[in-house]
Amino acid sequence: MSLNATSMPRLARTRVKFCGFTRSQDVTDAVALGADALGFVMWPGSKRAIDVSTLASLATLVPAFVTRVGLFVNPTPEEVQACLPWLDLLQFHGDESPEFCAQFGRAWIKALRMRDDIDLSAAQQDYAGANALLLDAWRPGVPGGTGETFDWSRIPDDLVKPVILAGGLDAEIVGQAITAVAPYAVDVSGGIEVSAGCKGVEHMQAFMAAVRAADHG
Ligand SMILES: O=C(O)c1ccccc1N[C@@H]1O[C@H](COP(=O)(O)O)[C@@H](O)[C@H]1O
Repeated sequence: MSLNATSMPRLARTRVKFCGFTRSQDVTDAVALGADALGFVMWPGSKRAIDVSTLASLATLVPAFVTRVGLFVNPTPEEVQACLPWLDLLQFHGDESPEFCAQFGRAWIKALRMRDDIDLSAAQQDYAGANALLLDAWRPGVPGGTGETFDWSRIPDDLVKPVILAGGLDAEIVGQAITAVAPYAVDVSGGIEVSAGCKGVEHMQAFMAAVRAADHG
């Protein structure tokens, strides 16, 4: 159980980020279903990658109070700056330093992949300027979006940063994850897809229902 659950007042509800949008209809469906944040993968190596002009067009479909998140893996500053007009929050999923992440004057979160030797207590000090830490599964050579889970009991009790739990979540297991970890938010990509980059409205609906059921359970 992370300190999220014990140091903060009990959350009224677990926030939900859906990630990896490439199609307008999926964005509109996700907003209608009540997603708190929508992620856009700006890393060209991803099967869900979009370019800046697609980002601009999808971002205009996102209304106020829904967070538009840009996902980057070891970008250049110029690559991030080109996307800033359409983003509310930056998600860094590579080996970016805290100084790199903080330079854009925009809220940001740092993804940490759960390698066996990771020290999350030290990492949260290193990334003290982050607005949250996103915890994802580790697979060598792959920066994320693997569809794999990790052992949630490895999340230590002394984390004070809000935790966004990611990695292989879907409607079947997200309830167990929320019960086990009590994260600030959950993040999912592959678990709501019908094919790479294409979300399924029924998958998204089932995921939201499972989160709400866990919140009320
Ligand atoms: O989605 C991707 O292609 C991706 C590429 C590189 C880094 C991260 C990526 N996605 C993020 O990975 C986690 C877990 O995804 P999944 O649910 O296991 O498919 C999530 O934060 C995605 O935003």
